[in-house]
Amino acid sequence: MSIQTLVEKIKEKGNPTVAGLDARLEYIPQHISGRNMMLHGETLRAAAESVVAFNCGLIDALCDIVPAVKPQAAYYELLGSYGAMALKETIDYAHAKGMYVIGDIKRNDIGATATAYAEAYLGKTRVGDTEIAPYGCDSVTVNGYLGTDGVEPFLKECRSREKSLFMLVKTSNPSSGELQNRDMEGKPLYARMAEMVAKWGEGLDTPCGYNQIGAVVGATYPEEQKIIRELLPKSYFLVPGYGAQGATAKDIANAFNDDGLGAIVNSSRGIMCAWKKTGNNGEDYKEAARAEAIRMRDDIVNAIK
Ligand SMILES: O=C(O)c1cc(=O)[nH]c(=O)n1[C@@H]1O[C@H](COP(=O)(O)O)[C@@H](O)[C@H]1O
Repeated sequence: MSIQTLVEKIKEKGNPTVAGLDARLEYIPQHISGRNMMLHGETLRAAAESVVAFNCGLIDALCDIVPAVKPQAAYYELLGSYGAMALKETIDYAHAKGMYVIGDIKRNDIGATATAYAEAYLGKTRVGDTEIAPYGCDSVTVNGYLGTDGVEPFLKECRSREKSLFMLVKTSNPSSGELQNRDMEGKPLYARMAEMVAKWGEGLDTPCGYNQIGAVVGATYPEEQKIIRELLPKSYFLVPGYGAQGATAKDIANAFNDDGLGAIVNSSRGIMCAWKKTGNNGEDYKEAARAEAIRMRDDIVNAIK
């Protein structure tokens, strides 16, 4: 689905946030993981089945109020081949519930290999005369560090299948400035990357006024958000770092345009692990996640008014 669809879902729900689905086993209530370990033993299969059950429960609790989910591939790779199945089942369930899926893969490589990544997560694999979507994400995060020929295969999927990208520009982590804020011919590297993101977005406009090539801009960096917002007026921003990484609603206002659009703020652990604050050993994890998603929505909406 195009960025146009994401914007429509954000408007429809009045909620510019995305729920991250980064389930480690310790984030999952005992009544789910224990049942699966009874069935399958202490195995990767038990862990993967627990992740799917947990994710589907979260999606059920959130799908009418949150426009999108963002599974981070690493947490599924932790589970080997069972993790790949868990990721696919999660994506399919989110789509069935009308949610936009941002595959957080942060991949890149030489063109031939980047083509495999793009086909795997956004496009389709050809088997004989049949084309099959291994994952079918609507959007993926991409690392543009290898330059245009490494990004081109992902752009191709955006052109042919109305998919979108979020390019890493200013990441939320404490060390991001070691390189991203280094001077590169008079501008910081993140600004140079933003210029490349603008170039990659040319010709990929959508009716909502934003193009298919977005940017990842950390909630933890309000000043850089302001600079990048001016450099990329037509790019949607994926803004991670709210909640568990310490950023608050006052930190994210600069990522948005005056019309309250232009950015979507992520929370993964904050929503997934909300149940750990209720003291009910997770029986109420869906209600806790929903309450946190509503609190976050109202927090963000109030901050960008
Ligand atoms: O691409 C991302 O989503 C991402 C970029 C970034 O700069 N910082 C960042 O935290 N993320 C991801 O956003 C999520 C943040 O998770 P929480 O800190 O638990 O909300 C994780 O899946 C990270 O991999």
